[in-house]
Amino acid sequence: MDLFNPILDKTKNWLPQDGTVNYYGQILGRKQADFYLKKLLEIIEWRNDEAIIFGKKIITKRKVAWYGDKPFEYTYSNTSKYALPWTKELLELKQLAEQETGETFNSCLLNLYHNGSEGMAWHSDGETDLKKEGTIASLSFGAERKFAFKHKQSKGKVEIFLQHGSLLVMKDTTQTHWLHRLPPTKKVTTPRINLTFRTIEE
Ligand SMILES: O=C(O)CCC(=O)C(=O)O
Ligand SMILES: [Fe+2]
Repeated sequence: MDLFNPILDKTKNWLPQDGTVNYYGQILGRKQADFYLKKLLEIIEWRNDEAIIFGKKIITKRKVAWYGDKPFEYTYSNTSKYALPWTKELLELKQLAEQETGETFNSCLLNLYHNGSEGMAWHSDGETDLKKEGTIASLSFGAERKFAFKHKQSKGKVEIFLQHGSLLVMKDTTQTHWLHRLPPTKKVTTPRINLTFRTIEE
């Protein structure tokens, strides 16, 4: 557990306006978090993501995977994917995210950043098949990385360091008014895995 931050307030809203972001800190113990990092690296069907950026097809260095209750088709960065069936470990982590947040999720997008040279550009998770203003629960494993929010109008910024085995929750109007990104960094030389549990509207 996070011995250096024993009184982290899970109800604190990290955004000053127009949305809600809660950081729960390390909800998994070190050994459990190590177990999931290793396991997910092994069992997940990691693929290089394809995206159409300014009309040009690119292959990202970061790897991705998409799992869910059903083979949902999910359009992300202009590419379509079909969700794979849950694995045992993903179901355990989904249950954990559901217990912590009091919400339910039917799908999960996973990202594997091999080192600090890989990140994710400014975006919001407002795809049309995602439940509007639905909660997104984000679990992180491996290297601690900075996660940043930028308000779409005011350009105001908020930064949070996401620790190994931690949970971050984005909810209500966050995706409407804020962008987020994972900035690249030279300081990180080890992998990080991120799982975002989401709700697809049927
Ligand atoms: O890696 C992260 O922490 C965030 C990933 C993300 O924003 C996304 O998959 O939409
Ligand atoms: Fe995102």
